[in-house]
Amino acid sequence: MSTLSELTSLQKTLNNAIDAFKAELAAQNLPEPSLNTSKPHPIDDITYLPTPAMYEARRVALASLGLLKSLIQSPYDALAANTWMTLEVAGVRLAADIKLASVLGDSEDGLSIQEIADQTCVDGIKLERVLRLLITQGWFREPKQGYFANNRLSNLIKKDQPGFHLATYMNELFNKVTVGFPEMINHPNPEFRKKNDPFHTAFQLSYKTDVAFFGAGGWLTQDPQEAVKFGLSMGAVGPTSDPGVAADFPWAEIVAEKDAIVDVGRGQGTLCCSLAVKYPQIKKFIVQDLPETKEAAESFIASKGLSDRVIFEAQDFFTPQQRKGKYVFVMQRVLHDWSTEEGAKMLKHIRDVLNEDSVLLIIDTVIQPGVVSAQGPSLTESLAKLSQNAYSPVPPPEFIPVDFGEASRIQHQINVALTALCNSFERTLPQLTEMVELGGLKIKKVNATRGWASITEVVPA
Ligand SMILES: C[S@@+](CC[C@H](N)C(=O)[O-])C[C@H]1O[C@@H](n2cnc3c(N)ncnc32)[C@H](O)[C@@H]1O
Repeated sequence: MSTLSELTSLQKTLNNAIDAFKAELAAQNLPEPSLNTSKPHPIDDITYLPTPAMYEARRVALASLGLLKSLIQSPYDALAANTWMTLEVAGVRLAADIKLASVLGDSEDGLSIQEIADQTCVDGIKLERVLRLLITQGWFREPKQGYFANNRLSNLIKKDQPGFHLATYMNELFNKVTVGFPEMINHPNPEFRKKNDPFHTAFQLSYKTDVAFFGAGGWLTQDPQEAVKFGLSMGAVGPTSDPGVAADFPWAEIVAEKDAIVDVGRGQGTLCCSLAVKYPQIKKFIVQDLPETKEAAESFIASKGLSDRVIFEAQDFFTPQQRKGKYVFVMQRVLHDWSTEEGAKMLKHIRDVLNEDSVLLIIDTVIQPGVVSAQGPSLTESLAKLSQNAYSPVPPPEFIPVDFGEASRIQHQINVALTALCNSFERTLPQLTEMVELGGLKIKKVNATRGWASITEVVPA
């Protein structure tokens, strides 16, 4: 049992984490980040991959900060802040809608609220209230009274950034879906509550529609403009995991002697393109998806100059797999869109072509529990054992939950978002095991990466 109080222990862990984070910045000759400048920091780039020690220090710092906030803040204040949190979400959407970050640009001194009002055509007095709320949550800054400027968060919602689409389209979609979410889970009809299909979700309740969000005849296929906006907003979430997935798995080793990587349900092909750039020795990537995605996938691949190595191929993953041979099959962010039964059907088609020369990799979040122990090694101790070359996560220090609390917030948010939108979900290890076994396969190894994704190696049972 720990001899330190919860508060003292978390404070100590936070200090260790911040010291380790600063040491990693210094080792990379990077300045400390600041919230009082309009300049982005090099670590804000979507392709930036922290060193293993920096990544772990950040996770532990976030987990400690989240818990310390809850320990120190009055619970009544926490409840009140939660109640009106939707206004912060709406405030970020408003800022993106009026292109405020682009209007503020790189100015260090900022623009007066009157200049902002003139350029955005909204009432300055009302907007000032919104901006001061957002500033409390780290968005924008007020360099002098009545003047507002960008900071490293607000830079992400400039019109030309992928984050713009997240703060507009996705923000609005989930703002609406959220309205029907409690009714979905606690529906007056007990039969509705038991449904696991994409037609009984918060999406239908909120949008007053009968169609599913994804899939043939669904919301996105009915309106191609919606599909484009959805894809653009995913561009600010999906690729955040690519650098870790590309770096933290022995791709070159596993692909040696194989004919190609076959990416099943690949979307645009961002992961294969990242892998192709990082591993020139891997000569062939096959990107499989529905035929209607061919044009978008091929133009994305061409824009990266990789058309000679990354090839699009039409394949419905609910039909027999056409590739039989020495392949590394990959399914990233695909199974989390489907029920366990549907996922198992897709897996069976891969199992039917797997042999001793091929392997399947499932790339998805593995949801961890929020259990806390009063015991655990100190971060400093764990970091000292960390390899600089191969990433492996540190165990939780005392009082830090198994899922690292605040640091896993986005994984849990997406888990609930998938539930609300299409009745699918991110899986825990037992849930992943159940689906894999139903598909006639078994898990060989789960590999963590620097990001939300785990790479699970799967072989025939
Ligand atoms: C959530 S996206 C994941 C895309 C990509 N794997 C990634 O990680 O970004 C799901 C993908 O599955 C594809 N898809 C949906 N139904 C499919 C089917 N029946 N056969 C093949 N692909 C399908 C969609 O077109 C989409 O590209």
